[in-house]
Amino acid sequence: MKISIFGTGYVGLVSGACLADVGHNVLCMDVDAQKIDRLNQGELPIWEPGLDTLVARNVEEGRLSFSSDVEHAVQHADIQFIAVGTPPDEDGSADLKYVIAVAESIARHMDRYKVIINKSTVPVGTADKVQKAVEQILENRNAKIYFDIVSNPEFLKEGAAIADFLKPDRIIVGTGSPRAQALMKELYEPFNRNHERTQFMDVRSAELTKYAANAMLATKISFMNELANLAERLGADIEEVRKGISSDPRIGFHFNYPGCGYGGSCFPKDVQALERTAAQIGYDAQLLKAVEAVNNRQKTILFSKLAKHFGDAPDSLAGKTIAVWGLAFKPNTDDMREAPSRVLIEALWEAGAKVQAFDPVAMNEARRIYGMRQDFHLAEDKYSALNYADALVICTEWQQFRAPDFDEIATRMPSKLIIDGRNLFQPDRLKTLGWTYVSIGREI
Ligand SMILES: NC(=O)c1ccc[n+]([C@@H]2O[C@H](COP(=O)([O-])OP(=O)(O)OC[C@H]3O[C@@H](n4cnc5c(N)ncnc54)[C@H](O)[C@@H]3O)[C@@H](O)[C@H]2O)c1
Ligand SMILES: O=c1ccn([C@@H]2O[C@H](COP(=O)(O)OP(=O)(O)O[C@H]3O[C@H](CO)[C@@H](O)[C@H](O)[C@H]3O)[C@@H](O)[C@H]2O)c(=O)[nH]1
Repeated sequence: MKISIFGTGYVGLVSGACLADVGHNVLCMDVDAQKIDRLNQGELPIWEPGLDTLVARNVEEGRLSFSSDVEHAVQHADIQFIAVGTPPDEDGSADLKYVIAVAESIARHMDRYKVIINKSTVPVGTADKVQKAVEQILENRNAKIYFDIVSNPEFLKEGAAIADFLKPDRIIVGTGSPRAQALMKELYEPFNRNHERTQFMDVRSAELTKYAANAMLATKISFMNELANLAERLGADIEEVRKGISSDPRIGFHFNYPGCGYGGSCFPKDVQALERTAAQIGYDAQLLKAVEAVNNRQKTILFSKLAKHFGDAPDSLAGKTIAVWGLAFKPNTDDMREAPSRVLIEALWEAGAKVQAFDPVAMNEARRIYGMRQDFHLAEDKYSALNYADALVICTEWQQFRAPDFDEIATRMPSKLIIDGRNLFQPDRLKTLGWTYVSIGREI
């Protein structure tokens, strides 16, 4: 099938490459001409495991192409995906201007039936807005062309995006049109060989399903972080508690890790947007507000623990050098959007401390965000980040941080102080080795 995808970011590029890989003919379009030029030269704008080879193979075999020409993208296919960003507006609700802009572009250039599929995360009611925007332009053009709007939210995770797309837990399709339903069934047929994963529903339920999933996952994390903060005040160990509750299959072992707060481009903005949707219809979404508030507080916890160690006076961290391991919001990505590391680093600078950081892949991203600064050094490797540091803070649980050489750390950082935002080590073992080890929810 021929497919056009508007927006060649995480979702657009991964979806495009995976849909091409099963045999569809995909054109990825983006208004960012530089991004398209880079892609046409074989360079990827994002770091995602396996994506480079997947893109290269499908480009070479002629199933995947890139363009910044809107008209060409509209003409290319009857199946038109919208996969542009929906960032928070000033009041936290999802800003739909990019989604509507794509819908209008499609309406301006379409000359035959189109199914317009919204893959961006959008509030309930967006499909109606897209429908109206397209109708308005067609009316102005005096064109009578039939089209369908479908909601098909995306559930991939960064760092595991290809596996998530190729083997999805479910494919949610919201439509009231039998014609669109038949096209969507055919489009996703290759992903349903093992068992049927597609769930058809009405458009509004599909739109809400995406927010419900992210809000539920964010709630689990904030709940565990709340419990962790309680555990450390009560002399309990949250890791024991986590395993204790997770063995109940109704609770489960997944996504129960306490830490230094959730980040990324999805949870923070989606919890906030759902809360705004509720407010707009006069409903006070108390649980969502609490999930967000707990997370915002959790993101400051590493700084608080560090400041507490150094005596809590306003200038206690001034002149100190702090090593930071992990800048990305989670492992296997270079994405630093809403990363807990940023809250820590910015607070350290505010307090007059210097930061020496290392991340296996997010160094360029950190350079892009913060530029060159006297108080920010990006180290060659994890051990060099420790030289002359007063403490090490771990923000991201990259594999290579899980079993470090503690002797090497101690040689470079005689203070022997680790603040661990991801509970990577056994507190008893580190204590025996003479370390001051502060982690989440299990102070001993
Ligand atoms: N990143 C994820 O892991 C993820 C997962 C599931 C859902 N989502 C949702 O998917 C949507 C896209 O997220 P993303 O992370 O891929 O965003 P992104 O910022 O990585 O990419 C968006 C792209 O859209 C392009 N764009 C903007 N206006 C355009 C237009 N008029 N025509 C064509 N291209 C245009 C931008 O230039 C950019 O390249 C968001 O709603 C997000 O919440 C993201
Ligand atoms: O037990 C856990 C699990 C995750 N996190 C944190 O939660 C954040 C988000 O992690 P994850 O969900 O793995 O990453 P995303 O790529 O943001 O993916 C989420 O957001 C996407 C965009 O909407 C959805 O498509 C995915 O299904 C959803 O998992 C990260 O900061 C993690 O460190 C924890 O603190 N504890």
